[in-house]
Amino acid sequence: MRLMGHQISGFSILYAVSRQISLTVFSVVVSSWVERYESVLRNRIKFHFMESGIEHLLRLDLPTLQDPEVRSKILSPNSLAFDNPGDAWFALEGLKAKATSILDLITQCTFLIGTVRNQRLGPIFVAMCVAQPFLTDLTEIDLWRSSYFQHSQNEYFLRMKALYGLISKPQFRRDILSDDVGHFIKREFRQARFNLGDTSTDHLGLQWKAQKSVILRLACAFLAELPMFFFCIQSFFSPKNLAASSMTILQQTAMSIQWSIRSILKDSSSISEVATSFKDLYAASEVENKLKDGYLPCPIDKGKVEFGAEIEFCHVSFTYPGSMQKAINDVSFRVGAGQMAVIVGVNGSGKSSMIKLFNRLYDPTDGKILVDGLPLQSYKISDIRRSMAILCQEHPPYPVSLRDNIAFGLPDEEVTDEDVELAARQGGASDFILKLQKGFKTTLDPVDATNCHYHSKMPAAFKELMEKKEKPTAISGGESQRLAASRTFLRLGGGNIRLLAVDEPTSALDPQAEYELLQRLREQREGKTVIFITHRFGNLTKYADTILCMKAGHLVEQGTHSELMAKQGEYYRLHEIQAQAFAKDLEIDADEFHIRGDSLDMVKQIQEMKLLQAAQILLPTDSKVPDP
Ligand SMILES: Nc1ncnc2c1ncn2[C@@H]1O[C@H](COP(=O)(O)OP(=O)(O)OP(=O)(O)O)[C@@H](O)[C@H]1O
Repeated sequence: MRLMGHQISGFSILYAVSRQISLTVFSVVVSSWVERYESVLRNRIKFHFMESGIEHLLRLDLPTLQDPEVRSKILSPNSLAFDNPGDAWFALEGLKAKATSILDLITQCTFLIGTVRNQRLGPIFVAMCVAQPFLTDLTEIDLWRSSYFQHSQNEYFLRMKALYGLISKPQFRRDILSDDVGHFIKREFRQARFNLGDTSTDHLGLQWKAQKSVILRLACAFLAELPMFFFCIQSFFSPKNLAASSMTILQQTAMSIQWSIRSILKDSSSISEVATSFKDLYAASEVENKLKDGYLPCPIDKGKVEFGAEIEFCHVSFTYPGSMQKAINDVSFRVGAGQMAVIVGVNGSGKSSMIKLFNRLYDPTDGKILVDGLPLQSYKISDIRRSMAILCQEHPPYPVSLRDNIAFGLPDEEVTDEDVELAARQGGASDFILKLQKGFKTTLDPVDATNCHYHSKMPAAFKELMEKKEKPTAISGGESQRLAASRTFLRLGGGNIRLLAVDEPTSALDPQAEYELLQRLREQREGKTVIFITHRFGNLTKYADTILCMKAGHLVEQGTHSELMAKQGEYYRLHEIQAQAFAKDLEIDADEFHIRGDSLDMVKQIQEMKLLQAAQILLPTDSKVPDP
């Protein structure tokens, strides 16, 4: 522009072009360097805070993590999402954005004041430029900065939402199809929509915006057009003072000022919020565990474990955090070192809850637990946990390879492939794992690290790559139990286990697999204290050193099988229900055997399964169960 008033020489053009090229090269080099450096910095910050987050989260015990106040403090979705830069980076970005906006604002104001300083209405013009974003901010609700609760009680809207949920969620699809209710849902949805009429279902922000008064809208609009009015008034009173180009400059500067102020007010969170985000990052490290750690080491050195742990409950009661009801109520018993105890009782009687107290997942609300005569709480928690193996009803497979799923049983040791394969055979998982294409290297639910974007149709090359991705592998409930059992066998093989607690790990196994698993677990005893929870009365209960019979959180009976049978109490009642059921089933099957000759094979199989279960009740410990 400045060249316009002068004669243009070839040299000036070359000079201008070369200056422009140098500036472009300089800015590209600088910005690519900054971007690369920013990416490195972002990664370092993100992973640093992730690592400390992982450390702090793993430190927290179960009752602490279940405390809603603690959860709301530390489990923000941002801090746990892997692909996201994390709160730390956002906090830094927030600070950076704010500092940049403030610097921009200072520069723009300095320029504007310099330009209009000598004008008659100059100061008023600057004041109104600054006022505009404040006025807009005051009249607009900023949902990012505000707390809000939008809730609808409109029955037709709720009905539409519920019906939409019904058809959009896969878990209902089977029932909708098999009950053929699709047409009914469609009709109901249309009816609810008709009844709803034109009632707004907009997001709160839009509803608020629609209510803004015309006067306020006018004031904001007028202030936004201020440079134009200012220019007109100035040209009217002193036409010589303003050049046409000044208006464009004023217009641009005023808009930039308004933009900077608005971004300071609105863009990122306020300084105190940024400070709070940083504080939140350390929230987990400040949370105190509800379970206090002990100081005594537990004798678990490899090779030195000769006897199992002696465990004693003294008037123990336990209520889950947030629950009103006692899961365990005034329970006292002792299981001697190396003994085998069996806990029986109806559903919800407190059996699994007792096991959760053994390794201090929770502490009793009342009473004391002693291990080898000393309070459980006096031992180091990590030592106690390393000295026990607990096999429960459900262990969801970890999202790592099947090999690692088993190897996690001995986290502190170098586990060889042979160790894993042996444990898999012992846990009954070997057969199903070896049938999988990738065997022990299979990951059941592989992590999807793909980020794919395309327009309208997926390119063929993308499809090919998608096909190559590892697909999830589904395993049955029984196979999942075998996998968990294999992990426990590996743990038992490590030589540090003094107490093995087994909580109905065979609920999804077939009778043959159940028998074999329990048999192998008993073989692994070697002086360890073993506590089984079971609903099945068989060899376990018959030959247990002691049986604890639970009912509604109370220990109602304790003794050996013959003592409790002689008592004719709760244990006898439960035993008789099962024994009679088997007797009845066998009679009925025998009848069917005669009546339905056409399905002979099937009836035979049912008979054999039942016989196998019956054999577990009747046969002595060392007897071999006949192959079905
Ligand atoms: N996490 C929990 N929070 C609150 N209450 C719980 C929790 N887990 C279990 N309970 C309650 O504690 C009581 C005892 O449950 P527990 O799981 O110990 O029974 P159980 O005898 O092992 O039952 P099952 O034979 O069905 O496994 C039940 O009333 C149950 O509802």
